[in-house]
Amino acid sequence: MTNPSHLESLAETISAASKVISGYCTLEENPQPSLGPDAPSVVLPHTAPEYVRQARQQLLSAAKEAIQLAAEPSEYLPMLAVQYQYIACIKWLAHFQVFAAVPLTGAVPYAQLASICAVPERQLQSVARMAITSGCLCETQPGEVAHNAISRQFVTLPAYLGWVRFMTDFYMPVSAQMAEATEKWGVSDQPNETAVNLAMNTPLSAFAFITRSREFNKLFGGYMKGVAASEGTAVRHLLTDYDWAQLGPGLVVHIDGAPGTVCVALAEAFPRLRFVVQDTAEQTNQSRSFIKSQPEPIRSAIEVASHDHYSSQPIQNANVYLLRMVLHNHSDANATRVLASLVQPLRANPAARLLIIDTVLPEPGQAGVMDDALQRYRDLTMQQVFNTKERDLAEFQQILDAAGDGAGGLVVQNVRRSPGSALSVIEVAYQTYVNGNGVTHHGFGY
Ligand SMILES: C[S@@+](CC[C@H](N)C(=O)[O-])C[C@H]1O[C@@H](n2cnc3c(N)ncnc32)[C@H](O)[C@@H]1O
Repeated sequence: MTNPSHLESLAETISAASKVISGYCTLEENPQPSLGPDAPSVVLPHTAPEYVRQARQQLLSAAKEAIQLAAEPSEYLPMLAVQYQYIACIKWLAHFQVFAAVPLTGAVPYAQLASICAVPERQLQSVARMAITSGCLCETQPGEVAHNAISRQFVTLPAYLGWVRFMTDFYMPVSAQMAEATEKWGVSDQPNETAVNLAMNTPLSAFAFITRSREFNKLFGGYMKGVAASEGTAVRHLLTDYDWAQLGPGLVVHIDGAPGTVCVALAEAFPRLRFVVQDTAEQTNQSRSFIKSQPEPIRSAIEVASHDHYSSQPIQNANVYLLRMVLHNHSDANATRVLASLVQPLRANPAARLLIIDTVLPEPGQAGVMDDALQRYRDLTMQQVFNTKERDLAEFQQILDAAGDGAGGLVVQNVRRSPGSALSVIEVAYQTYVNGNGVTHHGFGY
């Protein structure tokens, strides 16, 4: 018997993973995945066993790769065109408030929907039918459009509409200037020599530009809320990606931790822990009000303090220092300065840990294509917007090495990422050099 082709192996993965997912849904009496009007809002709950969530990741990647293998090379560009049209359609539907006008249950004829939204009926039909091929909206019968779980979230989670606008009005024009930015500045780590400067015609860094623009500042707020609500960056992954319970009544310092949602989630799950949220003076004012609005005992478990992350760490006795989605905002030189500020407390207490929670880029070919693409789009976004990057494990180790103090260094102890999470938890400790030799780096497969 001949070995199965790669396409057949992918099909087998798809079949096996689908059986795991469907079997789990049947066993738990959850609805099967669907794009219809009664589709479940969650395909797999986060309480599903890891092997089931892993099967979902395998299915996503195998299905994407199988499509790539089955398509003709000459279909590559038309298939790319489909992708940008999807984004244009979602923008159009959001712009004319079509999502809000479709009833949350039941269907509405195109003619009626067009009249409510004051848009041409034929155009609405074209746009909606294109969006339906992306999985967003559905037709319960020809000519009658209804929400499904994907489109309904634009109504129930308005932050996603902010994300759509930020994607179309900021990220898309910025990414279109990537080649021109490289042409103009080549290798640069300056925050004001990016595609943002060309696309938005500004001399400011993206951060300063967004902060000073009323429109983009508002959109950015919605975008960040949407990101926090999305599966890949949901805070709940952090609850299971580290053994918090073993800290007992430990102290956790979340550096650059505004607004404080991460510490609130941890405090709810691990009531014995105590927290300090550190951020800039400006951000800590907002964080204080947010923490004050929490019920007891959460608010008494969390302190808020202003602290510049380049200065020496004032809290020397924490069990855990958290840096979540911070280092990717910084060049290697500045990320090293942030890490160096933590060497002293980590050295003083060898049991203390630094947890870096960020994207860890996989080695090429190590992750499934879907997962790989989702990680790499983040890397490109950081380059285009901030002249920074997401890092692979070797690049993390380089900045950790550079932050060492001569007597020892920061060493990766463990890397963990639960299925569906975009962020890995890199556990780091201080290790003293032995006989003047460098510290040993563990070889973590990823
Ligand atoms: C991407 S957010 C971090 C997200 C947060 N860690 C989380 O897990 O949701 C970056 C944060 O860094 C803060 N920040 C920027 N520069 C800083 C500095 N020099 N010192 C302390 N915080 C700073 C910002 O105010 C912002 O809250």
